[in-house]
Amino acid sequence: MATASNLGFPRIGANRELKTYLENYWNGHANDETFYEHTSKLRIKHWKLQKSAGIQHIPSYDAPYYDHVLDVLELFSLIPFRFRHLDGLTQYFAMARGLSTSVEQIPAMEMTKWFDTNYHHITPEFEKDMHPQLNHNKVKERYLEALQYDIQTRPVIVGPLTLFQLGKSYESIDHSLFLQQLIEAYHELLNELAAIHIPWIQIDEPIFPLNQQDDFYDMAEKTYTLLSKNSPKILFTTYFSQLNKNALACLKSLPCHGIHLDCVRGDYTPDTIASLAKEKEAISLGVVNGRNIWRADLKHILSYLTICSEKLDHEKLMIAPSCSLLHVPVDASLEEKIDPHLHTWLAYAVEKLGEVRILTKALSEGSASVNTALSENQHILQDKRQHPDLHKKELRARMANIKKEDTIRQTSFRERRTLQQKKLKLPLFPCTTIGSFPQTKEIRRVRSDFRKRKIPAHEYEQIIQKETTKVINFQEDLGMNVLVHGESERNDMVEYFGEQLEGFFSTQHGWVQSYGSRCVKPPVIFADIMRPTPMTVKWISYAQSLTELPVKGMLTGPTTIMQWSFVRDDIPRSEVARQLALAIRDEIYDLEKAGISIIQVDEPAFREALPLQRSQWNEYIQWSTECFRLATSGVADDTQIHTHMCYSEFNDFIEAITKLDADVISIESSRSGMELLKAFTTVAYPNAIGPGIYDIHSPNIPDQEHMYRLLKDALRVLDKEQLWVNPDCGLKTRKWKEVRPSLQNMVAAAQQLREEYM
Ligand code: MET
Ligand SMILES: [Zn+2]
Repeated sequence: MATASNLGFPRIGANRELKTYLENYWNGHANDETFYEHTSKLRIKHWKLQKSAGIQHIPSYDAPYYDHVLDVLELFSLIPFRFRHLDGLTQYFAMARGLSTSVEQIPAMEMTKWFDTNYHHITPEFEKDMHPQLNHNKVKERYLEALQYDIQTRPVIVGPLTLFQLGKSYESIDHSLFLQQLIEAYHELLNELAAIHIPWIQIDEPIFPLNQQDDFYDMAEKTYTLLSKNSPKILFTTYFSQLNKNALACLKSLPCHGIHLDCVRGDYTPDTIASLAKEKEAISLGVVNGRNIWRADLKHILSYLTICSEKLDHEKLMIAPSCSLLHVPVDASLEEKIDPHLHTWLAYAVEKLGEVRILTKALSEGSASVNTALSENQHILQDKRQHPDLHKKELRARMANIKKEDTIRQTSFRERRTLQQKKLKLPLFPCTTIGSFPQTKEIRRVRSDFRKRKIPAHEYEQIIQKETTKVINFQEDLGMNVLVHGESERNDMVEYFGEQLEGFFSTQHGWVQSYGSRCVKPPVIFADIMRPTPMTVKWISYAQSLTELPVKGMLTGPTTIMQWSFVRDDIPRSEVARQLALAIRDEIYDLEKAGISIIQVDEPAFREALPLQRSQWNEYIQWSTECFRLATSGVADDTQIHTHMCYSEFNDFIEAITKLDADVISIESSRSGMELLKAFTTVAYPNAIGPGIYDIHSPNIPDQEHMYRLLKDALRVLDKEQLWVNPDCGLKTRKWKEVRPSLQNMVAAAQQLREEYM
């Protein structure tokens, strides 16, 4: 018999219950007791649901209040000094979100993206006087909680190798001693779990495939030799990447009872699987994609699993999603507004577990036992393959016809600069912003009322025009040089375009946790992408009609739209990005025709979309930069193309950014104290650049002197003709009362500099 297993369930709840519980607690509408009671109910509901779906290895300790890395930090007493005087939930949430009371202000811990997902984990901070040791054993508590309901679970915990590598230390610590203590703390945990006869534990080590040095493998070997003594059986779990030969060899001899492989991202022959399984009690095959929302091809997977099972004792087989289901929404059956046809294509967490169950049953009892399910699945996939919108002839012909010269601007940056300057007549150190202005409650309400058809279109347009006028006048009064319209018509920079392009649909329940209580609902790209009508021209032209100064046309770039959507799985991502690039190219053409001379194509996710494995970097950089240029190279020489990037560190990425050949880039850098500039001491960035000098993630108002200093720092590595003056990112999350003085100071800093350099 094979075993149906799961690696992690979406903790947020189908109706974002966790979000409600958290926010009620934070707002003081619920006390500790109520919070514990509600979150416990949610966990139990999810365990029961998995049990009734036929899952035999059900995860526990996979539902943190805020983040699973934070839970492990708490578990092993890895509490940074600034939080140590606190306790309980106050301490836990202070670490996640900072603490601000009348007596103290404690900054939150940093957040980092969990590998290449859009989930953010708390970055561990290691300090000199930290001694990893087992704190209150919550893993045991959760296990026993589930057991009360007669549900046998498999606790899951981030492993020591991964935890250690994700950590940062701001002071010098004895790394090997620290690691030693950390491993001993894990060992103590495992001993306690063994003492109450927990059969299996899942230890997640997603870092494992990414480390390819011999000494890392030695360390893994030593670590797991200790951990496996007097422990529940360990399922060593890797995901998100293909394991190479050396990694596989290491796993083969690693002292653990089972291995989980991501068979969606990794390609393993049945012989490889069989040989890996030889010394193990279990081999868990992650065959159902835990990163997308599409139904799996069950027949195809089953034929792979059947060959595998013939080569090994099939009692050893566990069938699972490729990774935790944290990265997909909960239940597709709740969707009521999706075209019934497209609806059948969807598999969220609940449906994915259904697929795991069917595959397991087929292996254990023969495929005849699941005949109906298999043929239904085949039917759906066939229908999906034949959908007419998947392949739009006109678009495909256009794609086949893309020429190299379509992806290169006609003249060099130097020549373009002269022509653009002649047209735009910008002063030295031009001041601009990134696009959005504060989105007040009223603006959000107007948009939502318009969506719900509570107000008619002409009224809605009037209100947006009024807001745009306010934003334009405001910038003129301040003395900004290149204006923006403020983006008040946009709820989100990707959704806005997704709603207007063919080939997309949006969901009602497709929520995925981004961090803590924050969730996102990515649009879905299911078919070929076309732009039926201009998407932004009306608003931008209106803004431009109000002023003599140039107003930027604001668009989101192909890589970012793709990265922040759920993407169809029948063609390569690079093709999807190319289709988006053509749609944006057409939009740019229309903006240009309407007299807009500066167009900004935002690519905040450009760095984030970089594959985990270095070996795939070049290919990615090649197509993603080409898509950007395909979108932006159709313009006249004197049309100025801007781009914007944020949310990542770009220091080792300047070469790729150079390939975009944007005339101007604005880029986040003030948070890191302009660390970005270090990169320019080795790589000379040729085009114009505005390193952000106003940290818009903070409510603080930067003063003129501070920003002037940052600009002076920038001038040490940049020419004066290259330097633009702008904030780090859009201002939509800020308040007018913060934005007004901050931008005033910013303009004053630029003016101070001009006087000095003219
Ligand atoms: C996350 S990047 C945001 C760019 C967008 N133009 C804005 O200003 O909001
Ligand atoms: Zn940004």
